[in-house]
Amino acid sequence: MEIQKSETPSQATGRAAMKKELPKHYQDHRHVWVFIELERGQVHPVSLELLGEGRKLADKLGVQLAGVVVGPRDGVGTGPAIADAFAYGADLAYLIESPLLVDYRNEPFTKALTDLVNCHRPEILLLGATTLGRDLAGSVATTLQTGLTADCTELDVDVDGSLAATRPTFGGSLLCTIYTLNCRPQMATVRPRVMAMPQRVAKPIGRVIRHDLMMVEEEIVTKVLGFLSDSQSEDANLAYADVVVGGGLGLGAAENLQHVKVFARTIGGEFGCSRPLVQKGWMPFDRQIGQTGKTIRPKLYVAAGISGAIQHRVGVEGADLIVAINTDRNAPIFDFAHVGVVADAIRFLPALTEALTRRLAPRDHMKLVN
Ligand SMILES: Cc1cc2nc3c(=O)[nH]c(=O)nc-3n(C[C@H](O)[C@H](O)[C@H](O)COP(=O)(O)OP(=O)(O)OC[C@H]3O[C@@H](n4cnc5c(N)ncnc54)[C@H](O)[C@@H]3O)c2cc1C
Repeated sequence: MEIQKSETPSQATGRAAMKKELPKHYQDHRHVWVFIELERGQVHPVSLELLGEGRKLADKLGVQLAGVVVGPRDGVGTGPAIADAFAYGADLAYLIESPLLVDYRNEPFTKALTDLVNCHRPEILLLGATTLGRDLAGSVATTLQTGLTADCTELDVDVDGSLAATRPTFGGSLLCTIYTLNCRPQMATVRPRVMAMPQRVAKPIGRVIRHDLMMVEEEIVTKVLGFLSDSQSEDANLAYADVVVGGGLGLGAAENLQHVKVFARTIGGEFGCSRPLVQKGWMPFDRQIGQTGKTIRPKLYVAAGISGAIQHRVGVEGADLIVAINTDRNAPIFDFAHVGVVADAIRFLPALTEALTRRLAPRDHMKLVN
């Protein structure tokens, strides 16, 4: 695997420009694959986002896009997953169904995916950088002894058809483009919401290729004893929220976060924060927005007391409308916010909440974002 400083993939210089010829036994690898992740029977939206990116790569390479669906034999979720794969641009789907694949376990999922790769030889394999995807991608890459670029923010193909996988490095202060030069498939993971959701295809059609899982339960060390849902927890669905209000260090004290939470509730949104608030223990990690937290793409993001450091910016710049409230008119957040309010957020947020509460019935909050 070779690393170079970020530049346009077609202008590769340095080590990437000196690529060796791909070993002969990898030269017949073709097509782009996306692993379709099922989360308790539901397709994870990141898989659909990846189908959009996979479609672009496949079109540039002039090859086919395939969705890979792995799940239990009784078909819970696998049928809709295949339908979604075609609806979001796949030309074909590979399907492995087995009772051993009811719950996610590393060994049978790795076996399923590596067997498919060894049989059908894709050149690119994309997975979501979810908890499941990170676990699976790492073990598939090491089993196949190929390169994996994690948490990519951009995917492209360069002039000779290699995958140019770009991701932040050195704490987000630099972007680097990583090539997998001498192995196949070229693997990459992408976090939810980093890529845009593609449009559905008008008349989806495709071919399904079935395989068996060549494994028996006795070969699997991991046993699932039960499943404890975290639905009782305060888990935020920040990544897919339409409206998000973020609080930063400018709020000054943990109790002032109440202004962020109440304002978010008033406008029908979720709340999140910058990293220092998590480090101080003012908010849980699942509320952190940014490079090492969640990437969000809401219709409206309100940032209160957040300076707009690059590590925060990369997690929010996909928002349609960014409103920043900051006392410092030179704060970096005003460089990319669409609306800037130079004000004390501790006083401004409660005043705005009160004004909106007076003017809006609760059910009318969508007027703000439509
Ligand atoms: C490897 C690495 C990963 C990181 N990952 C993340 C990440 O995922 N997410 C993240 O957010 N950060 C991340 N960071 C940290 C990041 O670099 C910044 O330090 C952080 O985003 C700053 O948080 P902040 O804006 O809340 O605080 P500050 O930078 O301290 O900014 C506070 C802002 O509040 C303003 N302010 C002060 N008082 C008020 C007031 N009363 N009303 C309104 N405004 C006020 C100030 O003018 C200032 O602009 C990461 C850093 C590293 C090195």
